[in-house]
Amino acid sequence: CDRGVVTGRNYLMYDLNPAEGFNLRRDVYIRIAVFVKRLQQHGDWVLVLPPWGPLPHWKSKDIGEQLKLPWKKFFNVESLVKYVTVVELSDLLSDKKTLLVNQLIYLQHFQDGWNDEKWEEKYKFEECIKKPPYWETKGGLVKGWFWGYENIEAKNVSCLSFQGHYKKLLPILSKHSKTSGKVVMIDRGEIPLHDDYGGVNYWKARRSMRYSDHLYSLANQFRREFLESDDERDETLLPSDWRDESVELKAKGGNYVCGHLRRQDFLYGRASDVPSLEFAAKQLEKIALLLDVQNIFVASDGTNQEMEKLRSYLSPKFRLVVYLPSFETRKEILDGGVAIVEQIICSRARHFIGSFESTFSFRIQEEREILGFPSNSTFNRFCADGNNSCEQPAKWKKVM
Ligand SMILES: C[C@@H]1O[C@H](OP(=O)(O)OP(=O)(O)OC[C@H]2O[C@@H](n3cnc4c(=O)[nH]c(N)nc43)[C@H](O)[C@@H]2O)[C@@H](O)[C@H](O)[C@@H]1O
Repeated sequence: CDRGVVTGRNYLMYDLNPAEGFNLRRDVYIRIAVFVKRLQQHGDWVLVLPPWGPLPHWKSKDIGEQLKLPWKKFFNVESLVKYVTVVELSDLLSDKKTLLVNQLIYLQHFQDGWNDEKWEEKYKFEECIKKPPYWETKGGLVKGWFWGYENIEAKNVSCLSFQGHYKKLLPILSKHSKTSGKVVMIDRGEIPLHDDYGGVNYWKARRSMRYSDHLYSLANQFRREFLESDDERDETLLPSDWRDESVELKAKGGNYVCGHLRRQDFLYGRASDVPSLEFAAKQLEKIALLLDVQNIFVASDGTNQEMEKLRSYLSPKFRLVVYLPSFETRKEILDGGVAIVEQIICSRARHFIGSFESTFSFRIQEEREILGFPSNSTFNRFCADGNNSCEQPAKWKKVM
């Protein structure tokens, strides 16, 4: 692949608020990918993939530093390219030279916010409301965290108050199309909304986000070994190229149910929507009994002690299965890879129950939509204690 900035092309880099988790970042990728696809009608634009890490939820300390990770660690980059031209940041950085960002736009919400009745799309270059996380160099350029890379500098830094959809940025970006070799960076890329949420482009970009072959093979090996599950039996086979998927796909799923039990910060941030482990066990048992399956797979950011407690609440006729990779595997695939393996396993279960408003659960639900599961096996969530009929997640059906 090309290394360094290639003449004739323009590059769009982006970053997010550092506090955002992995699965919201995947959602922002879709927003940007759909936008760049649109931008390509105005010039030869390439989307630069921001390296992964460090992330607040990646807490393992025994497996080395989790930063500057390329997308190919987790995703199949060749598959992304079938939707929109992308390049890993590490490939854009030529060996010695400094990468110059020609325009750096730091997005911010309008200071006065908005009220529901008068929502309108608008943007305005204005004073920075909070000082952006950059500093000036002696040469009059600007540096920032920039994923830990020392050899990136920017000029023309400005704050843009923004409210609206990504396509609203089109006039600002497309004026660079007149020249080539330009690098533009948008920071706080989580602020603009999807241009085509739930539409055909949304789903194309989403479907292009296949995981790396290695993570699929680890998940498949685990399914075979512990859940008697594989894609042939479960009717969860996808064509190797996402563009060959059909709307008619029908999945049956493995002989297990999966629950995604979000713990940690959800225990206080979303206390009124998180079930106790005892009530979670009840909800899992109920569906396992109904479907006549013994295996209950649980994906969770909870502790091993919490999983043991969960196990103690299950009747002995059910078997709780969790993914506990070896140290070697964890060191290789890191916290991000472990989470993805669990997502793959859940996306192939006969039935799925997610955690309320967790983007980790949403990504599993999307995967199940792509595979063609019946909606009632996918769009479910755990209810908090004392509530047997809480409102269930919206059904975001795939559109092709
Ligand atoms: C309320 C918000 O919720 C958002 O979380 P939410 O959407 O669940 O989902 P994420 O944005 O992905 O952040 C949660 C992170 O926690 C880990 N995690 C969560 N569930 C599991 C699991 O089942 N297995 C494994 N292995 N890891 C898990 C994983 O690193 C994941 O990316 C947060 O990103 C925001 O910071 C904020 O806290």
